Formats: sequence, C-alpha cells, structure tokens
Amino acid sequence: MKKILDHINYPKDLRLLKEEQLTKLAKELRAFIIDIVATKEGHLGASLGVVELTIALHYVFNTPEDLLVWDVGHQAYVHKLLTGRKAVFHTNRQLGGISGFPKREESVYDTFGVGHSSTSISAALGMAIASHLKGETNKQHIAVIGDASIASGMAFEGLNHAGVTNANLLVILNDNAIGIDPSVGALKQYLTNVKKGTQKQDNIFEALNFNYSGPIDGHDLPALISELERLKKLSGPKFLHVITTKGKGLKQAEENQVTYHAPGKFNALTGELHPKGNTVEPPKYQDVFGHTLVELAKQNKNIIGITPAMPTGSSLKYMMREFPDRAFDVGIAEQHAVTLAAGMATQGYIPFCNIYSTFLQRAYDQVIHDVALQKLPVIFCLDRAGLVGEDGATHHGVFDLSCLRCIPNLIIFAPRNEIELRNILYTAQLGLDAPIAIRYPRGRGNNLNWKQAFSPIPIGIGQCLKEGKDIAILSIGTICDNVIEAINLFDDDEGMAHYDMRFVKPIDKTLLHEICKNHKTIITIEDGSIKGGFGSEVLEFVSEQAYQNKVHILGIPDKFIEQGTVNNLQKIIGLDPESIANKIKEINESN
Ligand SMILES: Cc1ncc(C[n+]2csc(CCOP(=O)(O)OP(=O)(O)O)c2C)c(N)n1
Ligand SMILES: CC(=O)[C@@H](O)[C@H](O)COP(=O)(O)O
Ligand SMILES: [Mg+2]
Repeated sequence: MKKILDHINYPKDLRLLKEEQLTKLAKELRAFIIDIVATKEGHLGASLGVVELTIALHYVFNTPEDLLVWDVGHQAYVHKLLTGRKAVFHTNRQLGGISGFPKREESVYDTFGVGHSSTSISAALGMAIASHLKGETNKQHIAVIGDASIASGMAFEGLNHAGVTNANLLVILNDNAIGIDPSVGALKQYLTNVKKGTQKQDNIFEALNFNYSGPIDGHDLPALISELERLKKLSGPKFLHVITTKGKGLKQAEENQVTYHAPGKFNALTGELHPKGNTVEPPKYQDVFGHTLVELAKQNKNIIGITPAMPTGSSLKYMMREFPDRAFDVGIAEQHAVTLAAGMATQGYIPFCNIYSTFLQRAYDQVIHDVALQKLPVIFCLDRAGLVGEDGATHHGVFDLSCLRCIPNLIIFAPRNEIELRNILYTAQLGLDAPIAIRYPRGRGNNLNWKQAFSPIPIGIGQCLKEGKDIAILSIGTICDNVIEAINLFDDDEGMAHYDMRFVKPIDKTLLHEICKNHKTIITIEDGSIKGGFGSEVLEFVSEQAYQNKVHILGIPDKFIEQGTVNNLQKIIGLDPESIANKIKEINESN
C-alpha cells in the first residue's frame, strides 16, 4: 500500500499535506520506528508517545528557522525521521551511524545537543534572547520537556529566568507521568491534580509569569495544531501542558512502560520481547550492587539508598521494595541527591548514593563542597563508569576518575570484578571516616559464583595479580580482564607483571615503590580519560619520587568517543586485549 511517509523527508514535505492525512502519517511513523527499534534496539516508549506532537510542531512552525529544542532527546526519533534521516535511521546508535540523540553536527534541525536532561528551557531561552538581541522578532523558540525532566533544578532555573523576560519562548510540557520509572515528587502530584482540573486557580506556571494553556490531549492532532497556531501568535513566555501516553500505539509498551523505555530486541509484529536463552549468565554489575545493598541493609539499619531517577537502571529498586522508608528515588536531581546524602551522613546514617558516572557530572560542586570538604562518609556508587556503548558521547562515564582525583578527602575505588564490588560495599558500610566513590561499569562481568562471603578490603592497598620482572602493567577496575586476556596472548609472558591497584586514591604507595624499584617500564591502563586520571596519579608519583621509570598511559584519549558497541569502541581506542598486547609488544621492543 502507498505510504505517505515515503514522500516525506523534510518538514517542507510535511507542510504540503492536508491536516486529514496526518493521522495516517502518525500511524506509519509509529510502524517505522517499531520496525527498526525492534531489531536495532534503542529508546522506544518516549518517541512513540510524541508522534503527534512532533508532527504538529514541524507542521505549524517554520523549522529550522524556528528553533526546536528537545529535552534529553531520547524522544526525538520522529523528529529525526521528519528531518532528513529516514534513510539512515537503521544506523541509529550504531558505530558510524546517526546518534540516538539530537546532535548539532548531524542536522540543522538539531538545534541543541542533548542526552542529559533538563537543559532545554535554558538552551531555548538563550536562543530566544539571542534572537531578540539580533532583532529577529518573528522567530519562535520551543523547548519540549518531559514531566520527569521538568522537576529538575536546572529546568526550574530556566523557568525562573524566562518568567521575567519577554522572550519569545514556548515551553511544552510532555506529561506522560513517567520518566524511565514512574515520576516522583510533589510536582508530579501537582501535575496530576492539574489534569484532574482541581488546581486551575493556583497554576505554578502562571505564577512564574508564563501564559499557560492546557492540559490538552497530545495525541489529538487537530487540537495540537490549533493550539500551536494560537500560541504562535502570542509573544512572551508561553507554557503548553500536553498529556501523552508513553509507548502509545504498541500495547506492550503502553502497559509496561518501564521495560519498553529501551526494551532491547523485540518482535515488531507482536511487540513481545525476545525470550531469554537458557544459559545462566553472570549478573549485571548493577544487580550485584542492588542485591548486595539489600543484604547489607538487612544487617545494618543505618544504611540508606538514594537514586536520582534511576531505580531500575541502578537496581536500587530492590532496596526500595524491601525498605521503602530507607530508600529514596528523588527524581532527576543529582545535586539534591548528593547533598541529601551529605545531610544524612551528618546524622550518623550511611548513605549509598547511586548515580551513573556521567550524571554525577551535574553534582560536582556538591561532591566537593557538601561532602568532601566536610569529610562526610557518603558512599558514592558510580554505575555506568567507562564506555557505555550505544548511548555514546553524552553518556560514557569516562571523566569521573579525572574529576574526582583532585578532590581532597575522597577515596576512589574501582572493583575489578563482582566479588570486589561486593566486598567494597561491605567495607564502606563498616564505617569509613571519609567519603568514597566506587565506580563500576554497565553490563555483566564473568563471575557466576559472585555471591561469596564478605571480606573487608583494606583501604589504599593494591594487589599483585601476576609476578614478572620487566614490564609492570597497572590496571584499575574491570579493564583488568582485558589486561589478563592481553597477557594470555603472549607465548612467553614471564617478563610481565600485572597489578590491580584497586584504589586511585589513596594510591598504594608502598606497592608503587616496589613496582618502580623492580621494573624499568610501567604501563597503566584505565577505562577513563587519560588526562588527569589513574595513569596521571602513577606518573605524578614516579616524578615526585624521582624514579626514572618510563610510564606509558593507556586509556580514553582526549576526545569525545561516539556511539558503538563497547568492544568496537575499545578496539578503536586501543583498549581491547589485542591492542593492549600489541602495545606491550611495541613497548617491549623499544626497551
Ligand atoms: C541529568 C540526567 N539524569 C538522568 C538521566 C536519565 N534519564 C534519561 S530519560 C529519563 C527520564 C525522562 O523522563 P521525562 O522527562 O518524563 O521524559 P519521557 O521519557 O517520559 O518522555 C532519565 C531519568 C538523564 N538523561 N540526564
Ligand atoms: C536517555 C537516557 O539517559 C537513559 O535512558 C539511558 O540511555 C539509560 O542508560 P542505561 O541503558 O545504561 O540504563
Ligand atoms: Mg515523562
């Protein structure tokens, strides 16, 4: 059957359609996305929920002249399809393909690069003020933000500023009452009341000087189009509240919104997830954290769990189920999560604050000023450290070691496997006199037999995993596995020593003295930025102690790493076992 979508590549094609044709186009767009995401994977529910809204926006506004900013950008698949990327959409999130998020260098329609949430209002306001200064009075600036993202401090900072400007800004709240997990907090309750029609009198957004309209049905194309047409004619800050259903149009995605946020592979016809095979796999690191924390919380009533909006992704959900009074999802509020943990620590509680490495970047000052400066024993569990794969540059957790290493009082540990992760979680709750950051990766390790009796880890002590006379290879964290594989590629590995330093800070100086005295050459390996990370710590030690060892630092180079499988990305940057082995060979030969 002839498809309307076949003729639509850009918004100019879309604007030639009659309004009556748009409903059919919405259906085709949903089918197109489902078809591709079912096999190529990616974020599903959010894009399915904004099909009509995206059509209406590009139909009514003169994009790319009018500037449209998506918050987070995981919901921008329809936008990508309508703005010249239909033919390459099958490469979404893959190595060399298009990004899973809006990205300025990819298209003029992508006005602002995203991936982290709650930036859209500030960015669109910045554009609106710039247009005003340039005298571009007819230009429209639109931020589309979700109900979970708007609850973040940064979004409120943007609203607070916008409300005292006459900027030509339209904020569209895409309210589906869910983030990745169900939305939380008083604002969520407020929005629920607005939807019930009970709080029209005390509208928060009107109080902030926005011209508020809605709530309207975000799947009703005629209603959306006529409201956007009306708003287009109004000047100053405007706020449109739109109600949508995450996963709209795929039964399973509507019914199981958490799983279908990013479901992995599924059957495009039935919507069913591909059944898991019978092979028993080692657990994900997040589950080692989640289950171990429950185990520890059973024994230690002072343990608290905190997550900013990632209970499923971090597996804090297990503790939230068992100990609802002691485990908190605070919404997308990384800064608050850190300082909340600090406050609890002042009162003798033991907060485990679990934040993806990349999202901790939001709370850097809180880590320094509220935690480390006061030496409060908060336990930071930094999931998704290192390369994360298909989410790409916005999400790789590769800056944590460099950012955290310069903070006084902070202990930094990276487990090489699941058992070490369990043991450091156990050690941390025994009572440290300082904060600790524990970083571990996305995905699974290798240990089926991970649930072993706890054993404390002495702070600041590394381990020799393999003796050897010539080259000392020092690794940190789970990249250890690649080093072991690399060493195994040699017929003769006698000259190679391998150390798991475990702590970036305090680094094991006794062990480092021994290493420097006994080996001419040192290679450090980390899945974090080379600039200022673990290798730098070792190099600084060597230089401060006036040792003459040659130090080679392997890690993430000084550039943003795009999306791809972790294995492929490691190959590209030289951190896979073969590349590490080649590097060792090269260094050996040059010695
Ligand atoms: C700063 C930051 N913290 C956490 C995340 C992880 N994250 C991605 S999408 C999302 C939920 C967004 O929910 P909402 O804004 O309601 O959009 P929806 O998915 O419902 O369209 C979260 C928590 C992020 N991208 N950025
Ligand atoms: C868009 C976003 O930020 C999240 O959905 C992120 O992609 C989740 O990553 P994980 O799949 O590693 O939990
Ligand atoms: Mg939402």
